[in-house]
Amino acid sequence: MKVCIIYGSESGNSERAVKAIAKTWQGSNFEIGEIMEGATAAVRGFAALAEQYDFLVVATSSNGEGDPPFNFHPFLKALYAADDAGEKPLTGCGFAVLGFGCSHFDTFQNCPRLTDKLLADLGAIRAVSREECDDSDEDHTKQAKAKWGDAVLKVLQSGKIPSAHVGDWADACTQNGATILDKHDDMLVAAAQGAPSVPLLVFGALAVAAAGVAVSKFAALTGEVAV
Ligand SMILES: Cc1cc2nc3c(=O)[nH]c(=O)nc-3n(C[C@H](O)[C@H](O)[C@H](O)COP(=O)(O)O)c2cc1C
Repeated sequence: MKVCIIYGSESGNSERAVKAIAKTWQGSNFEIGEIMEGATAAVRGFAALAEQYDFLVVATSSNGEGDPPFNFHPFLKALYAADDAGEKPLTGCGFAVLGFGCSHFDTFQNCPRLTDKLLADLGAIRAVSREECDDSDEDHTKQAKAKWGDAVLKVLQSGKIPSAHVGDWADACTQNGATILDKHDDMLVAAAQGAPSVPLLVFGALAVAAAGVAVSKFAALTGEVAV
């Protein structure tokens, strides 16, 4: 079975964790193909992912008020768009979500929960129940990562994707109730805003150039040589 690892991570926590867990996965029935951020996976597209991979391992945190991390935003947006269109492009794929967050936030685990729900809505089979890692409970997080990593490895080693979902997204909620704050409109607003305007880009380029000149002048003054 071919596996793709997709992550969303604002400060590197989810990324580091899933990479460390995946490093421990050994077996002959599966092969880890690529590890990519959600933004890259969104550009690849669900159809291409499903053609190339049998299993999607997804680790993401929540940021802002239950928003996706910057490098996962396009992936969540694409999940919503496919769901809106009634598409099931991930039929035949298995998946497992590992969530990161902090239970001090009312929107605890919002992005992982949304991701877990939408992946199933798009036809993928939840092969392992989501685990919710909590910054404010180190012991629980350690156990959750180990439990989830072992469960995913078991499925990968079996070489088979279960024929039915292992539970529902709501079953795996550990804190703040089985709630999701719908981010549909936020995704659309961000999409409508689109890329930064041309004047902003020009201003950004000028600022970078000015900073470069200032640094080289300073280096000349101090006799520092760039390597
Ligand atoms: C500004 C900010 C907003 C956050 N918002 C949420 C949130 O809405 N829900 C949640 O569960 N955790 C929230 N968190 C906690 C992060 O998800 C948590 O620290 C996580 O481990 C970060 O993982 P990452 O580095 O992979 O993004 C927030 C953290 C910060 C700094």
